Amino acid sequence: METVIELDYIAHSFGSESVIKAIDMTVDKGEIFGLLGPSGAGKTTLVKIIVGILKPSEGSASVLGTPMPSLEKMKNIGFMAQSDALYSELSGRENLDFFASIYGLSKSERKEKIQEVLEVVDLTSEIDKPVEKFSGGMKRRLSLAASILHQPEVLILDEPTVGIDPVLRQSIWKELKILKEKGTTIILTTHVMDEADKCDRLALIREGYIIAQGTPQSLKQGIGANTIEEAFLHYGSAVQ
Ligand SMILES: Nc1ncnc2c1ncn2[C@@H]1O[C@H](COP(=O)(O)OP(=O)(O)OP(=O)(O)O)[C@@H](O)[C@H]1O
Repeated sequence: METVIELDYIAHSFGSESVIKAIDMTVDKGEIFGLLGPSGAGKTTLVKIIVGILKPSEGSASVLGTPMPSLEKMKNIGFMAQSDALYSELSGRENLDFFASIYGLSKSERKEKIQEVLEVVDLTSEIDKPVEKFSGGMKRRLSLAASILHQPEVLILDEPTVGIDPVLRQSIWKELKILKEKGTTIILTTHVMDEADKCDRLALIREGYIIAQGTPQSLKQGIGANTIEEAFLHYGSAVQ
């Protein structure tokens, strides 16, 4: 199995607040890897370190064999941040065209790729409206579309389905599985327990630590839990 993401004893502090503590994990090619944890556990900080936006105080992160941060490797990574980085006065299509041009897609490639990603996120009919008129869920869908425009080898999604209705959530999961089959490696953060069950592997994160990691099945089976929520509570109480 080819390792695509490697975190080697990462720690990070903001001033005197230590928010990531000795995180050691790897993600293999084509895996959907979930970071599950309550608000403030450190998930966003961790994904920012993986993407290369934040340099860890200790330890090292590498993506596709290159130590991060690396401007070169950022081209192979798609990142959907928690707050949507969109231009509100531009239309949805203009936003995508802008991001596609940054990724270096030619005019004809842009047109084709934009149509393809819009179908994935089901935004085709509203795409020419200015983004300021979009609902929260529509903005999330547009951000997701922007993050996959350049067919990245690694896709990192921070709370991708927040504000998205269950039907669309299902279709987004279907697309993530298709991307996975094509070899894309995906890391996503979530609070949603039933979403965690859909990941190939999970790291349960609390107060900056990985309290347990493994397949959803093994995390549950190991302690006789029926749900990931039960497993989370169990592993969480073990470290108290
Ligand atoms: N730029 C920053 N400066 C100072 N503290 C920060 C900064 N960013 C995050 N923190 C703190 O780090 C801790 C972890 O935050 P982080 O956003 O990584 O958690 P999270 O698990 O992603 O939470 P959520 O699910 O609510 O997004 C929190 O206590 C937060 O207040």
